[in-house]
Amino acid sequence: MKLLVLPGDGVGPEVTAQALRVLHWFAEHRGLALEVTERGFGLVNWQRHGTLMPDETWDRIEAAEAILFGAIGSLDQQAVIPSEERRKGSLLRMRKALDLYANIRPIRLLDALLEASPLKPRVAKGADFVILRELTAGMYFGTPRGVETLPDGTRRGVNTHSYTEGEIARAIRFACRLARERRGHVTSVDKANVMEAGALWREVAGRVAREEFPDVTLEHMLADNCAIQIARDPRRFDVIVTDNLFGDLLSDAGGAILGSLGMLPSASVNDRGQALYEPVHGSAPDIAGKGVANPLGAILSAALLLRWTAKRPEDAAMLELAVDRALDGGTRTADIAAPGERVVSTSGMGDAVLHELSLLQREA
Ligand SMILES: NC(=O)C1=CN([C@@H]2O[C@H](COP(=O)(O)OP(=O)(O)OC[C@H]3O[C@@H](n4cnc5c(N)ncnc54)[C@H](O)[C@@H]3O)[C@@H](O)[C@H]2O)C=CC1
Ligand SMILES: CC(C)CC(=O)C(=O)O
Ligand SMILES: [Mg+2]
Repeated sequence: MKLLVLPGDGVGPEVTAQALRVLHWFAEHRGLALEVTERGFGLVNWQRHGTLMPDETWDRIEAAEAILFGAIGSLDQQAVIPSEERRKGSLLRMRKALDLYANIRPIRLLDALLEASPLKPRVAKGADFVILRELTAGMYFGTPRGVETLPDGTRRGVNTHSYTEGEIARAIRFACRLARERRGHVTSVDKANVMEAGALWREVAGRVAREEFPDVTLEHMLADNCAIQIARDPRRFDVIVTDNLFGDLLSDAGGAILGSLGMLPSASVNDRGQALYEPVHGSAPDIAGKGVANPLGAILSAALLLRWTAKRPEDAAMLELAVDRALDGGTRTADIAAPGERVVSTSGMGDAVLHELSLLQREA
């Protein structure tokens, strides 16, 4: 498997380093064919090349089968880099150009982390759902967009929320196929009560599910209510499918259930067999460079890579089990530690997962 690694900014390089160690372990011990190329992304490119996106890197991105991405974003960047340059080197450009429309964000609360969750155990125990976020349309991509100056000299910022029937239908199909492999239940989330694009989303979701997936149960839910239900009763969800903006917000809310955004992995895929794997969190400038970031979102993204791109479901399950066991054994980064628990560094968590992998390999 040819893997392009883009560690990016902030904690991105720290967490991707641990995910890479794990993938190299699978290459060494389980016969994973792995060919890694690493390139800069974000501020590092600006500093080294004077552009956020060298042509050579972009060519590699377009041709990649799988990308392991860290994170992008720094506050300095907003100030010093012209907006045209920022667009060239943005994560949104990559998602759009590769047509990575299906962003899969699994949220599973392990018993070992019940203490880290802000929810009561009787509410959160066993929560296990997936958010399928549409990733290439909606508010982040609609036109017109921009900031214009009005005749009175004040400015107006404009972003447009737009969805075609085709963009909605393919997201719903993806969610229904996912649900078939799980508990067969899809919650389609929109704001059909106030947005025309939301009403269309609801209509198309209903039609596609009814006509093409009669074995899947579909419910509709308004996005504001969904935010409440994720905190009130997360176990009621199996697959949530929603648009780009709501999916961004609701998946961070899902991260809160686990106590930290650092736990959440994601995969973004297109219909041409390309995929981008990244933790859900951003560059976390508040903790970057300290060696304290939780690498499990990145490591669990590597498990998704083993399952979907490498087509090695047994290795993916083995890695997920190694993570469960490391947590069961009490290994904690600061973000998920309860008072009194022993805290390890980013690489310490990587060590614990590798140790569990070695034990599992010996047991096999
Ligand atoms: N996919 C991406 O590359 C994303 C990039 N961003 C960018 O990241 C920058 C920072 O944004 P924020 O709103 O602060 O979001 P963030 O996700 O970077 O951080 C939110 C909170 O979660 C914590 N956190 C995040 N990852 C963690 C980890 N691995 N371990 C422990 N704690 C972790 C941070 O310390 C912070 O308190 C911005 O420039 C934003 O645009 C934000 C989200 C996603
Ligand atoms: C560029 C942003 C939309 C990234 C983000 O917040 C995310 O993907 O969750
Ligand atoms: Mg987000």
